[in-house]
Amino acid sequence: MLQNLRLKANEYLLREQWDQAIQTYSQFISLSENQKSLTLAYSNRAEARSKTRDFDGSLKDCDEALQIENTHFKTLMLKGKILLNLDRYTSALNCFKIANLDNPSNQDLEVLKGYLEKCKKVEFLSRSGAFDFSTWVLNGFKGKLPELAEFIGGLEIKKSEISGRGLVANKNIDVGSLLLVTKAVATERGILPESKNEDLGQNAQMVMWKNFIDKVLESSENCERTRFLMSKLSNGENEEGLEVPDISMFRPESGQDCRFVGEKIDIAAMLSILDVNSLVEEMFSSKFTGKNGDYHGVGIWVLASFINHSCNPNAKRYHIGDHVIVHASRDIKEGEEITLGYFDVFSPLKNRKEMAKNWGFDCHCKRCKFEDEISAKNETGEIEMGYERGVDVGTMVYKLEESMRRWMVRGKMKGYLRASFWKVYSELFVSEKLMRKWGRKVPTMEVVVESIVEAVGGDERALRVVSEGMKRNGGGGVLEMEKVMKLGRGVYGKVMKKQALRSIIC
Ligand SMILES: C[S@@+](CC[C@H](N)C(=O)[O-])C[C@H]1O[C@@H](n2cnc3c(N)ncnc32)[C@H](O)[C@@H]1O
Repeated sequence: MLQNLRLKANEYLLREQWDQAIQTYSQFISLSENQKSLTLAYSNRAEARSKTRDFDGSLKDCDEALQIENTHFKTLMLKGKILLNLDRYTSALNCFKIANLDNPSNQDLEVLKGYLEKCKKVEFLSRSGAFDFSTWVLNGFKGKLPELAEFIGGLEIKKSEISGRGLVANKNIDVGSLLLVTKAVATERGILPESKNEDLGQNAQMVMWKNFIDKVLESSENCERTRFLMSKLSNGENEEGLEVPDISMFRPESGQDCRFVGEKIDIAAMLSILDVNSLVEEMFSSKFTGKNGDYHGVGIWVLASFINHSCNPNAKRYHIGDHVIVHASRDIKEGEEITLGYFDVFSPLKNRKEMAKNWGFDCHCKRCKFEDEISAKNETGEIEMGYERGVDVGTMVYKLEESMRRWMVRGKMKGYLRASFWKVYSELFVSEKLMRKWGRKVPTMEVVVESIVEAVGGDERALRVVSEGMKRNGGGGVLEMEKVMKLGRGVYGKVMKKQALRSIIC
């Protein structure tokens, strides 16, 4: 009977009928006492479980098999691959190293060598944050994606002055430095047609959202750690009362510390968490918009979900594959909270308030407070109205600069207001005709961009205006080039060599 069960289970495995294979191996395991056969049965059930994405169950089976035979090659390879997929690089490397002791055949040895190399690489990246996207960038964002691994820079989770908890720098961080790289719990991507038929567009969006929710639920059901970490996220209610978790639990190897066995998923709570924390993917560069303009991706990245919004953000994010990459978009001081722009911060206060409302909150950032105060005390209405009516941009910039002088607006605050009316500044700076008329009466483009970037961080649009201005002036000198490269690091991060950065900017 045991022989029959084993043959049947093996057949299911070969036919990729995973559920039947799991069931039949389970029967076999409950009856057999032969150690060698048990090793194989656990190992095979582990394989079937990994195919159904039940990684916790699969890892438990691997451990059962390894308890009987601690150098079992097939099991060690499977365990290593699962751990690698779960971003537990050091444990994965250990498995592959032990597998190497089992005298593998030549063919197996080749595969094993590949995994050993990959593990060493990602383990180093995860420790050092020394990512290098140069080849990918120089290839025009085509071909193999750059190697990525989870990484956490000099950060802590603390109570935020903005709302609930936030990520805070625990050292000075200079512009372009990587802050974190996190793999998604789940993502869903698709083409959302910008159809005239609104129902069609909304339908496609609903399908995408539903598929996304299913994927998140599946990932959470199959992995205790994911369930545990997801439960730490805000559902938008009573943020001030939320626990402040230690950042170490988000480190790749923290899987072993997770004690969450048996907890069931509360679907309503999960939906609120997704509502508050899901992000729409942003591509690396406008040159790399992901096939076409209708292409959209949504996902959830746990640690990145602790980053609050600010209209004067100091960080930027973009997505490559399933990873989100967050870097400093300007210099950050120790103790400063890391913030992202959830929406376009190059917009006037009124528009930003609407966008924050769509996100479900009233923005509590410094810039909004300042702009609220200044518009309460002064006549900003005329400027805003001019903006909406599309008054001559030269007149608008001149008026705003004159008003800031009268209102005694200084330092970063100037950058805040200039960023609010970026649209008119940029239109003025790119028009040779308008600049001939207004050039002497308004500050230079370099001064304006520098003040904006200092206040709200690097931005691709500002970078473009500066690099085009430089081209118009014959390419600029070494000093100008250095400034543009610094601006570029604020936009893309320190993830590529100079030559690659230059290829995107120029
Ligand atoms: C992705 S979570 C950010 C982390 C959150 N503070 C926490 O404790 O988990 C997004 C939520 O944080 C709050 N939030 C983020 N930025 C904010 C801001 N500038 N002003 C007010 N609330 C903000 C809002 O409740 C928003 O729905």
